[in-house]
Amino acid sequence: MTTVELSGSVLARELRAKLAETAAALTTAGVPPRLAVVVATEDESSAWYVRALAKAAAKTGIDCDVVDLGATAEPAEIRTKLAALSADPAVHGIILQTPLPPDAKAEELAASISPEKDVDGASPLSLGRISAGLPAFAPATAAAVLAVLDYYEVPLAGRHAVVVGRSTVVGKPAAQLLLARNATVTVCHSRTRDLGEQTRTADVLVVAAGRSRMITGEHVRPGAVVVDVGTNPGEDGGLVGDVDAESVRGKASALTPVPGGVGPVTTALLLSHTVGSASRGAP
Ligand SMILES: Nc1nc(=O)c2c([nH]1)NC[C@@H]1CN(c3ccc(C(=O)N[C@@H](CCC(=O)O)C(=O)O)cc3)C=[N+]21
Repeated sequence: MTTVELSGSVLARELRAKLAETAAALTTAGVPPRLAVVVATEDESSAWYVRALAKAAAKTGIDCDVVDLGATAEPAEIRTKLAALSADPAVHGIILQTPLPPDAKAEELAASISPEKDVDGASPLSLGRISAGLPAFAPATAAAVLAVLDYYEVPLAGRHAVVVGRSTVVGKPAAQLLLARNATVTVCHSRTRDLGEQTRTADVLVVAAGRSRMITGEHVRPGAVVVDVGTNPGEDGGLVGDVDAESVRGKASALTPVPGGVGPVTTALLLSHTVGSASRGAP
């Protein structure tokens, strides 16, 4: 079977072009869209994402403030900053980068992000609204998974979607979004007994476990659509997915590449949410 590559870069480019127009119109109307990125980590993957966001924002005509509190920031300091940004009328989107210092809990701190500015769907309110099928910004990475599947017209209703990974930023919200689209959803994680037995039943396999090349051809049912959310640092400084593309190629009907898959769409959607917040004030 030939495996089609589901490029995210193509979709991201389209999204950014549309965004640039809306951002320009908002700026003309006196509401320049502004994103605030709060950082309290020296994590390399986070640093890369922050640079990518700042660069894409600049190209799209969105203001981007990086607020670096340092890797030793106290939870109280982070909370105060999030509250101040929430109260600032010039700021339309707020993202709190993960990971965080050991004594800070992202899910707890995100409660200090005003829901209408919660463009990465991190607050318990946003996550609850998504679970309830109410409008809210979904975490950008989870939203990107659905955006790629929709762009390539992968049917979801009645299909079996298996999500590997249960993080608050990706696995759990992705499962909720798939469920809202009438997929039958199974969520697997580190304590799942026989992972292959589960993943081989997937029509759509979404992998967001954060472990390099953990999914191989053996885990994949012939013809399945595989979405690789992993962006792990490789030995040679490159980027490695959670899926072993070489061994899955020829077996899956379609696969998102890393790099150039879900990642660029994540960045574009985060900016899209920010522009949405600037134009409506709420999701
Ligand atoms: N609150 C929060 N939300 C996040 O969404 C979040 C976060 N914290 N912390 C850090 C990770 C990392 N992350 C990436 C997003 C896009 C690419 C991406 O676009 N990567 C490029 C390639 C990069 C390269 O070539 O080095 C690609 O996949 O094509 C990577 C990593 C979001 N994260």
